[in-house]
Amino acid sequence: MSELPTPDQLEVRLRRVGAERYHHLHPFHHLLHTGKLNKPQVQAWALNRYYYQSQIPRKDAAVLGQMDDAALRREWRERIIDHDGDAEGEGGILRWLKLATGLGLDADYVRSTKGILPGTRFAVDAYVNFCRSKPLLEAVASSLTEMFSPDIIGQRVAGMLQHYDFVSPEILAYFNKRPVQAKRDSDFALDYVKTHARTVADQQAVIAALEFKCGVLWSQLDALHFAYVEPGHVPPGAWKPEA
Ligand SMILES: O=C(O)c1cc(C(=O)O)c2c(n1)C(=O)C(=O)c1cc(C(=O)O)[nH]c1-2
Repeated sequence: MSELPTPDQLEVRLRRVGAERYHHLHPFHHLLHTGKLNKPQVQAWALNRYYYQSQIPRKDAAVLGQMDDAALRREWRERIIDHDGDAEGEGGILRWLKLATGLGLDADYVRSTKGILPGTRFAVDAYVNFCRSKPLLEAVASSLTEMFSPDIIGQRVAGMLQHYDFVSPEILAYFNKRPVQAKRDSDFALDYVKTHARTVADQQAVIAALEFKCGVLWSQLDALHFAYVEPGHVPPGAWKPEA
C-alpha cells in the first residue's frame, strides 16, 4: 500500500497540475494578451466566454445541492450571488455582457448564445455535468483552477489595455472583482479538499478533477483558435465577423 501524501503534499501536486495544464499556457491566450489578435477575434473570445460565465451559477447550484451542511452552503452560495447578483442589474454575468457589448456585440445576440462554437458548448456543458454527477469532493476540486486565475487576469488586463485601442478599463471592469473573489473561493475550496481527501483514491480523484477542469478551459481555447485564428474554419451557424 502506498503511503497517504500529507495535505500539503497534495497541494503541491495540485499546483503542479496548474503549472503544467492551466490555460495560461494556451497559444490563444498568448495572442490575446500580447495584442496579436484583431478586434473580431477578441469579439469571438468574449462571445464564447459569455456561455461559460452564464453556466457557472448552474454549476455552483449543482455543487450546493450536494451539500448537507448549512455552513458549507452559506459559503458556496456567495459564488452564485457573485455571478447572478442579488437583484436585476447586478452580478458577474451582466458585467461580462457589458464586456461583450463594449466590444461592439449585440446584447440580445450574446445572451441568446446562438453564435457560440459547438466546442464551447460541449466543454462548458461537460463541466456542469461533471459537477452534477461526481461526488462533492471532486466537484469542489474541479473549481480549483481559480487558484491560478488571479495571475492570468492581471496579465490579461494589463496586456489588453496596452495593446488594443478598442479596449478600455470600463470594458474590462468584469475583471476588477474577480481576483479577490477567486482568491476567497479557491482558498476555501483548497482547504476543503485538503481536509476531505482522506485516502489515496480520494487524492487521485481530486487531482483528476483538476486535470479535467484544465481540459474544459483548454478545449474552449482550442475551439476558438481553430475557428478564428488558424486554420480559420468557422463551424456552420457560429458567429462570423462582418466582412
Ligand atoms: O479569466 C480567467 O482566466 C478565469 C478562469 C477561471 C478558472 O480558472 O476556472 C474562472 C474565471 N476566469 C471566472 O471569471 C469565473 O467566474 C470562474 C468561475 C470558476 C469556477 O470554476 O467556478 N472558474 C472561473
